[in-house]
Amino acid sequence: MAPSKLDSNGNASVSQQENGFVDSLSILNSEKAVQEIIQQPLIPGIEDNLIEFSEAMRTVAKALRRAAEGKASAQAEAAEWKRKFELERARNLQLELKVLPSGVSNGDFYNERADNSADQPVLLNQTCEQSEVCCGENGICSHEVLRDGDPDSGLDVVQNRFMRKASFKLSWCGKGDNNDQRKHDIVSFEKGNITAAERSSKQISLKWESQPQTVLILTKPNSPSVRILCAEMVRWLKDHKELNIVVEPRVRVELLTDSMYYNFVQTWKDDKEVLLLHEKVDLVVTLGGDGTVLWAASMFKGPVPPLVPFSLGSLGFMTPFYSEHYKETLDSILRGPVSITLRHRLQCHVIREAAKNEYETEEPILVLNEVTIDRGISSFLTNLECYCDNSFVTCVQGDGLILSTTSGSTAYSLAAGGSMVHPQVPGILFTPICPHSLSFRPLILPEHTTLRVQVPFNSRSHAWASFDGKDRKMLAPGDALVCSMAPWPVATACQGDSTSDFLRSIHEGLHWNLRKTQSFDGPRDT
Ligand SMILES: NC(=O)c1ccc[n+]([C@@H]2O[C@H](COP(=O)([O-])OP(=O)(O)OC[C@H]3O[C@@H](n4cnc5c(N)ncnc54)[C@H](O)[C@@H]3O)[C@@H](O)[C@H]2O)c1
Ligand SMILES: Nc1ncnc2c1ncn2[C@@H]1O[C@H](COP(=O)(O)OP(=O)(O)OP(=O)(O)O)[C@@H](O)[C@H]1O
Repeated sequence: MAPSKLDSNGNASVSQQENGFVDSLSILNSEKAVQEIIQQPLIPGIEDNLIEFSEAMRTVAKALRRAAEGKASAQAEAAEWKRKFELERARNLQLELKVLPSGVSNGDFYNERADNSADQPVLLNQTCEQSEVCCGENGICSHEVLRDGDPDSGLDVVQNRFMRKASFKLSWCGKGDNNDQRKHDIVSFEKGNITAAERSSKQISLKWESQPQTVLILTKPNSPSVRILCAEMVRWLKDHKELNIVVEPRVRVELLTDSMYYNFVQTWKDDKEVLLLHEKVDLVVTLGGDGTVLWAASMFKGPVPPLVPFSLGSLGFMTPFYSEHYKETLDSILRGPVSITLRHRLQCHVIREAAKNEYETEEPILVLNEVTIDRGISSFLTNLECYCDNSFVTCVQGDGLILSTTSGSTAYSLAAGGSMVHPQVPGILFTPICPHSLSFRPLILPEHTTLRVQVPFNSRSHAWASFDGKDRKMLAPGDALVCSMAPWPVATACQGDSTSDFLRSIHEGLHWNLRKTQSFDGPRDT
C-alpha cells in the first residue's frame, strides 16, 4: 500500500508512485475497510486459543530457564565434587605411598628440571604431577587446596626455569591443642543422645612441608609509598631469601625504570598465564588496602595461594600486617607455621534470558566480599525475586540486594544494615539495600544453599550486578543471578589469630561500640 498522510483537513494525501498517481479514493476505502475489520468482534474462540498459546509459550520459556539455572547449579556442584574427588584421590595416593620402600622421599616425586634460561624473564613454569604425595592424614595439604585443572592441558607458558611448588598442610587446632590432629565435626549418638564433641571452625594453622620458592607481589597502583616499599621488598626477598619474584607487568616496568638490577623479576604476558599462576606461586604478598586484597583474590579464578596482606591503605580491614615490619613478618611466615583465616568466596553465574537456548552459560565470577544487584542509574524501584534452593524467599523492592560472604559482612553489607560476622563462620548474608518495607530484616543463610535472584519479566527496569564493587553487568527482565559458595577459599595470614585480628579490625578500623565509659559516681541500685 502507498504511504499516506493526513492533511490539515483530515484528508489523506498520497505520495507519487513509480507508475503514476494512486487513486486517493481507493485508499480511503481500504482504510475504511481496515477500520471495519478492527471493529468487528473476534472469531469466537480465537481469543481463548491465543491465551492458551501464550500460556504454553510461557511454560516452555520457564522450562528452558529452569534448565539453564539447573545447569549453573550443577556446575557449582560439579566443582565441589571435583574438589572432593581430588581430596579422595590424594588420600588414596598417600595410603599407597605408605607401603613404598624406605628411602623414597616425597621430594623425589617432584619433576624438577634444569635451568634452560631465556633472556626475557617471564613466569616460571613447573610440574608437580606427583604433588599429592605431600598430603597427610591430618589437615589438608596445599595440593588439595591449590591444585586444579588438567596438568596435561597443554597451556603453554613461556618459561626460563622449571621448579617445584612448595607444599603445605593446614591443621585445625583449638586452644591448648598441640597436636596436628584435624578436628572434624564429631557428632556422637550415645544412647540416642546427640552430642557435638568437636567443631571444625577452629583456628587454622598452615605449616610448610617444603620451602616456599616463588612469591607474587601485587601492589596498589599510583602510590609512591607502595612503589618504594615494593622495590625494597623485592631486593630483600631476592638477596636474603633467594626467592623467585613475580609481579604484574606494570610493576616490572616500574622496577626496571628504577634500576636494571631488577631484571630477574618475572611477570606474565597474557591472561592464559594468569590462569596458571596458582600452579607456580607459593605465596602472594599484597601492598595496599582491602581493595588490593580483593584484586589479588579476583586474579585467581580457581585455587588461591596463601595471601600476606600488608597495610598501605586507609582502612585496611583485611590487611593486618604493618609494612614497617615486613622483614620480620615475611621471615616468620616463610618459616611457618602461620595462623590463617580461611575466607570463603561466592561463585556467581549470570543466566541470560536471551541465551536460554544456548548450551554455554557465561563464565562464573568469584567474589571475596559480595555480589550486589542494584538499580544502577535507573530511578525505578528494583524488583528482585529471590529463591533459596528453589524455595521462594521474597521479592526485594528497594534499591537492591547484597549477597555477601562473611568476610564481606564488614563492607557494603554492613553499610546496608547487615550483621558483622566473623569471617570464619560459614554462611551467606542476604542483605537488602534500602528496602521499601518496614519489616525486611537481613538474613544469614547456611553455606550450602544456592541462591537465585531473578529480574521479573514485568520489571519496569533493568537491574545491575557488581562483583566486589567491580565489573558491572546489566540484568534484563528475565535474567537471573545464581550464587553459591565457591570451592576455592582465600587463606589470608593473620597477625595474631583470626579472632584477635577480626576484633582488632572492628575496634581500630570501624571504632565499633566506641562510647565514653559511664562515670562511677551517681545513683545506684539500692
Ligand atoms: N556503601 C558502602 O559501604 C559501599 C559502597 C560500595 C562498595 N563498597 C565496598 O567496597 C568494596 C570494594 O572495595 P574497594 O577497595 O575496591 O573500593 P573502594 O576504594 O571504594 O573502597 C571501599 C571501602 O570499603 C572497605 N572494605 C573493602 N572490603 C572490606 C571488608 N571486607 N571489610 C571492611 N571494609 C572493607 C575498604 O577498606 C574501603 O575503605 C566492595 O566489595 C564493597 O563491599 C561499600
Ligand atoms: N594491582 C592492582 N591493579 C589494579 N587495581 C588495583 C590493584 N590493587 C588495587 N587496585 C584497586 O585500587 C583501588 C584502591 O585500592 P585499595 O583499596 O587497596 O587502597 P585504598 O583505597 O587506599 O585502601 P583501603 O581500601 O584500605 O581504604 C581498589 O579499587 C582496587 O581494586
